[in-house]
Amino acid sequence: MSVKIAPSLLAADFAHLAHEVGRVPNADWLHVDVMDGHFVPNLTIGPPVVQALRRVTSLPLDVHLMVEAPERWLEAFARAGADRLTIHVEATVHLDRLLRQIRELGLHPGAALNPATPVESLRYVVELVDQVLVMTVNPGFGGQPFIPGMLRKVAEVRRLLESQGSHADVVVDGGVDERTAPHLVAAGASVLVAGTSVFGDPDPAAALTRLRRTARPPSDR
Ligand SMILES: O=C(CO)[C@H](O)[C@H](O)COP(=O)(O)O
Repeated sequence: MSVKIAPSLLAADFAHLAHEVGRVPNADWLHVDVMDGHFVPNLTIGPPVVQALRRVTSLPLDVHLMVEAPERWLEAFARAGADRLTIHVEATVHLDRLLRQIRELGLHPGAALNPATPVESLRYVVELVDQVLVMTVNPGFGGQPFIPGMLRKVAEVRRLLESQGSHADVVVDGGVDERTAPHLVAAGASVLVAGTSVFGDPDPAAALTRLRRTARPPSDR
């Protein structure tokens, strides 16, 4: 299984987004963090920015909604050109319904878990998701230290998916770098979201290549 790398634009220069996108041509997906100032204590971007990104890249846009009442935004992000849409299990009491709606809109649905949220909350929606995002920091800000206990959770998510015959991706988000990536991949992660370790580097494409290499088995680096 080859691991995908999704640089997080949260760590990019917002004044030059098109330029920043051009600096990671070797990315598999572009990760877009949407924050509403309620679900998380930060405000970032909305559908108009996703629409603008859509014009400058053909890479899949992986939109991570860190918002309350995500049902208000599904159509808007679909219209803006998102390819993949992940909502938080803590943000809705109608997770099943919203994941189905995302699929009906023609997008890949994802469910995200905050660090304190148990994996068990996904048991009855496994067949509805193309990806499960495990937050490996508390959501809201880039540049935070990885929470080591989340390695066990990544493995638990992978086991849950396998137990139901699902090939959904396990996405990890927060504090992903060359040091943490090998452990995350060994635990079952198939997509690494990386902000600071990619865009914080003077050469983001080279940083991404290094990250991809560390994610391979030692014999294959
Ligand atoms: O979802 C996020 C924050 O809520 C970011 O995607 C995540 O923190 C990535 O940033 P970094 O790699 O700098 O930790």
